[in-house]
Amino acid sequence: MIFEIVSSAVFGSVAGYGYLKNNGITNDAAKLQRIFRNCGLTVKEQGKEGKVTKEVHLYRKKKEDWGTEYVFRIPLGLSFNDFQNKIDNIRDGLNNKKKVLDIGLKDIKAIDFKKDIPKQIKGLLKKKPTQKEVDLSYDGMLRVKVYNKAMESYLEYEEVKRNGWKVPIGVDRLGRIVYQDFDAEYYVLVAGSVGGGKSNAVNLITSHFLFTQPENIKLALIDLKMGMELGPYENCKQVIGYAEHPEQVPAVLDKVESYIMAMSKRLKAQGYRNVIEAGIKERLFLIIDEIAELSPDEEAEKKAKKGEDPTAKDIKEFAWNKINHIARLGRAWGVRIVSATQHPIQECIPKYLKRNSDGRLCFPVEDEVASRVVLGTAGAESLPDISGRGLYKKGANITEVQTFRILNETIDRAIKPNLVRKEKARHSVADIQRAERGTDTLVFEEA
Ligand SMILES: Nc1ncnc2c1ncn2[C@@H]1O[C@H](COP(=O)(O)OP(=O)(O)OP(=O)(O)O)[C@@H](O)[C@H]1O
Repeated sequence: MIFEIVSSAVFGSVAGYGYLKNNGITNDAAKLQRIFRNCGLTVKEQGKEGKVTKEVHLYRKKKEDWGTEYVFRIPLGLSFNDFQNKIDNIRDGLNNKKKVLDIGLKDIKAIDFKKDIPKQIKGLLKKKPTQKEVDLSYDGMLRVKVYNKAMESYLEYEEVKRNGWKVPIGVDRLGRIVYQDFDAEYYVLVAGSVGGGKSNAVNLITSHFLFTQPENIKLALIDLKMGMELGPYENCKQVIGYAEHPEQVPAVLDKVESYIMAMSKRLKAQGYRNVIEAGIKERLFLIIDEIAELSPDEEAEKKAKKGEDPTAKDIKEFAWNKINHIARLGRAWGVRIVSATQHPIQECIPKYLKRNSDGRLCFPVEDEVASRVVLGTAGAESLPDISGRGLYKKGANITEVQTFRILNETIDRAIKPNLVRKEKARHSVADIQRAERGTDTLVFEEA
């Protein structure tokens, strides 16, 4: 009896699998080609016998531990962006069959003959489908990676040993650590809608270097979210300037500018063209959280609406120009910039800062336009709703990353040994959190 049930289950599954396969349902290569066709990713060309439709051509398919990579040649006239824009259609299309059945030979082999077999088969039929994840890249060929397993959705930052000016941002699909190397990509722009993980990323970078480069880092901090994120670092010995209101910003930027002038004068006199060539270990990090708060256009608009005095606009215009100036000149002389914004629109990011930010970390954004402003391509608008999940762009490569979560206790641990002027010491991040949760009262200092 048992044998009959098992054998009919096995043969039934194999026959079903064969049926699905014959119908092209389990064949992702054929499915991808069908999805591309149905999404209009074809071109019409004039042939000898009239117009012909050119489609993607499967060049290679390779099974890997993590899934399968399909390499396609794309027809002339289509771009990588045309495919990237259809990432949702591709992902949903590939997962289509999963909503029907998700039983593989592995599951059938795992049946335990000594236990209740009909129950096990019932369980298999009810098995929740795992969603396949997809990743596109282009290097002359379109590479579509279809992953068997979902990405990690939560990882904590752990103190790591000194590794130059590299900071571990997070982990990619294959579990590899993704680094931002500030001696290769000097500036990083962090963007995304509310709650995506920008402040966490800014804290991750700042705290990481307090752990690993306490003697070599200098900090110029501008936190226009009323000091909520960078305030706790204000009294660290590495801080050369701190601002949490627009009117305090010019003084901080002046200090950064003076640093550039002094460093360039000194090194040029010695015949060097940059700090790396001169073997200088020190780096000055200008960290700006909510750079859009300095946008003179925004301010001008708001003021005009309210009919207010334009002095604030003047300050912002001044700061905007200074940031552009620093972004143009600072790279060679040891300045590194981390800027974060919730408003990824052209007017909210200084032109030269954006142009020179060769690292871009983009958390979910509202629409494709915002994604294009940050990454130059669509994609960030369709990131899954997972805290800390973003797209990291370095040069032309874009990688999906699960950024490391840095806990408030870890931030406090980075700050504590570096605090000076203890009488003015700020509340720790953990204190602020406790007060927000209502378990403590907190009196904020007047800045
Ligand atoms: N890498 C991460 N892993 C897990 N959770 C995270 C991660 N980054 C952020 N979070 C969670 O998301 C919340 C919001 O993060 P964060 O404050 O960094 O977002 P934000 O983009 O700066 O938002 P806002 O623009 O409102 O300041 C955090 O309180 C935390 O709970």
